[in-house]
Amino acid sequence: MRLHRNLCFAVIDGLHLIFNEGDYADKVIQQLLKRDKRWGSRDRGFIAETVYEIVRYKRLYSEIADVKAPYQRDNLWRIFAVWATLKGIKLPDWKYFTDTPSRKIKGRFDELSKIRKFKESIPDWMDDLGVKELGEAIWTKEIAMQNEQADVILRVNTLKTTKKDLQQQLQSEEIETEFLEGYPSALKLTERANVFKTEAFKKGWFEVQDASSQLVAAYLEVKPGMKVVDACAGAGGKTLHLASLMENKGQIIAMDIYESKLKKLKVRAKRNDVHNIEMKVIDSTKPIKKLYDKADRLLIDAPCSGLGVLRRNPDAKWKLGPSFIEDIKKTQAELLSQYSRMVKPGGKMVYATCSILPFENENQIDSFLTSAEGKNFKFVKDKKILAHKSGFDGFYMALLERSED
Ligand SMILES: C[S@@+](CC[C@H](N)C(=O)[O-])C[C@H]1O[C@@H](n2cnc3c(N)ncnc32)[C@H](O)[C@@H]1O
Repeated sequence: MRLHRNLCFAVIDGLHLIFNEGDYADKVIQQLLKRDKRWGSRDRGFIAETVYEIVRYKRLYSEIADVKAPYQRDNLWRIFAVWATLKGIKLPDWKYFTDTPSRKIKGRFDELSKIRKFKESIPDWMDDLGVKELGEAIWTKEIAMQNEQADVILRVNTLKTTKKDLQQQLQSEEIETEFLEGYPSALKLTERANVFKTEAFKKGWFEVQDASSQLVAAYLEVKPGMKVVDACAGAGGKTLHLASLMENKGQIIAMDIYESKLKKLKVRAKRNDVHNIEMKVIDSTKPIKKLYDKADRLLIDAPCSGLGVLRRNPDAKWKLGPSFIEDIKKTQAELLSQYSRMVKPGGKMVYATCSILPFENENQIDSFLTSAEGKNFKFVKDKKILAHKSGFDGFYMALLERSED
């Protein structure tokens, strides 16, 4: 591979924004890719994949390059040189690469690769927490998997088309996909491609959604005509799936504390031809109280550490911290105790996270069921998905049923 100067500059600018300014990697990459209209798909792929890979291995590469935050531009180039050397890319004779110690880099890599927190490039606290929660053997496999590039999975919008027709339409746009056994609405891309440019996407025939995430809406056992509350709807990945499963019939109330996210859902719902969603911002306890005892079904897709989806958000490794984890634990418990009151007698709810840590998952459910608010609920079933076993995102979902009064 030959390195192109303007693409490498884009990578360095991106790393500066992510590492020094704390910007989100996905947003930074989106912006970088707009920089030069002449860039083709290979150029764009180089920028996105290189930035993501260096973010993923920030700790390992910084350690090898012997540089520390905040990163001066020269130091970002040193990290880049480590990345390129380990990839076996010949470094051009640019001033940034003079005196790059290639042999020393490889030696340091071999040494550090013996220590998990360097090899997988994670903060000490996260490594300690993973071992404590999951045990050494499982954590080692799971965190290694979280450094792999994730597949692109689509969820067919069954309100508009079928999986077979979507597959054919994408094929006519030169995108090959395959079915996934056990995931009735999923298509996996055999090779990465920009699916958002396709006609099929513009027509609302699919959404991009990981296979594990696609199991959540189905877990809620919704039926057409029901009143369903999606209490942490965000931009509505699962809301849209619920609408498909309900065949656009009944009522879905999509709630979130951020209006900006619900606005994105509105755009997506229009493209998907979904008509049964009402959006409500949670700006006080009022909208929740109004729904007490009213919902046939409730989804709490709770805010969480996101440790099951680090493959998609590698910068979360550096944004998360122990105090955030403590806070999120409290929020999850509060959401369970307050929002569960929206379920009507005989109704059901699903609590889900994209975390693999028991204290955000089964332990939350156990404490809820033994609390005053949870005593009316019985545990029906749960599902824990580990990325290294499934090949898809790490997830948790639990189905609970409120007893008839
Ligand atoms: C895991 S994300 C939801 C993802 C979304 N359900 C989807 O499928 O695309 C969690 C959401 O909870 C929202 N949230 C955080 N605190 C909340 C609260 N107290 N009440 C309701 N939603 C909250 C966040 O804004 C975020 O959108």
